[in-house]
Amino acid sequence: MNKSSVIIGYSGHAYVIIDALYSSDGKNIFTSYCDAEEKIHNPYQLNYLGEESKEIIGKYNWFVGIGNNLIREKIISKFDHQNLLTIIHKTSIVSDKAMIGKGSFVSGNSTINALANIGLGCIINTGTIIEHECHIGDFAHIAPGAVLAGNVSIGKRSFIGANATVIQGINIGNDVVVGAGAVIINDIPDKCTVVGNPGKIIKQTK
Ligand SMILES: CC(=O)SCCNC(=O)CCNC(=O)[C@H](O)C(C)(C)COP(=O)(O)OP(=O)(O)OC[C@H]1O[C@@H](n2cnc3c(N)ncnc32)[C@H](O)[C@@H]1OP(=O)(O)O
Repeated sequence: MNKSSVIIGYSGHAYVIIDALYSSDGKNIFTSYCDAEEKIHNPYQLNYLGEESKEIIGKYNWFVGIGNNLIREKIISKFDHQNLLTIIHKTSIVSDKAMIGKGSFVSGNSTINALANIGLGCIINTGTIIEHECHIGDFAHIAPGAVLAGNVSIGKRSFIGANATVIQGINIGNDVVVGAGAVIINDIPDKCTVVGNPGKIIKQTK
């Protein structure tokens, strides 16, 4: 890696990403951060560069460390992706036949099995299981401990809550929120919130 790296957003989710690379390489590849304001709390001793801009993105390898799917999408979509990193924690198991999109983060102890396809700017959080041939849409977030069985499809910007389970072959639409611990046994249309076991839709926005 010949350029130094900047992380955009510098709070809880970014700490996990920075930490992932500390544990892989024994050193921190991020030297700087961008955020709306300089942070008083600076646990990784990074330099503050101001808000993200085309000029900064041109000079650094970059990664967006923001958990909110809409904000992450907005920032990643604004810039050229040539120097956008993909970060995979060394304790995760990723099939050689899986595809991981640029700007995506695979956290520790996750498994991504054969022919799974992870889109642009996704979060595959700690200890998740993404089974064979799953398709994860751009800017989706699979929260810690969630399990997606084989051939599940998750739409863009959807959020699958901690410890949720989606059974094989299910299609989940765009902008869906699946509650923590839910068990999804039916397809879910766009823009729904679904909770419980078996998962029931409690909200749908237009
Ligand atoms: C590293 C990290 O931290 S990643 C983040 C991981 N975080 C998570 O996984 C959290 C996921 N979020 C949830 O589960 C939330 O409760 C949500 C998004 C599903 C619902 O949030 P809201 O839209 O604010 O709904 P609200 O809290 O008003 O609850 C609505 C109803 O659903 C119920 N409900 C909410 N969440 C759940 C859930 N996970 N399981 C079962 N029932 C639930 C509530 O009890 C309430 O029921 P009632 O109407 O009978 O009183």
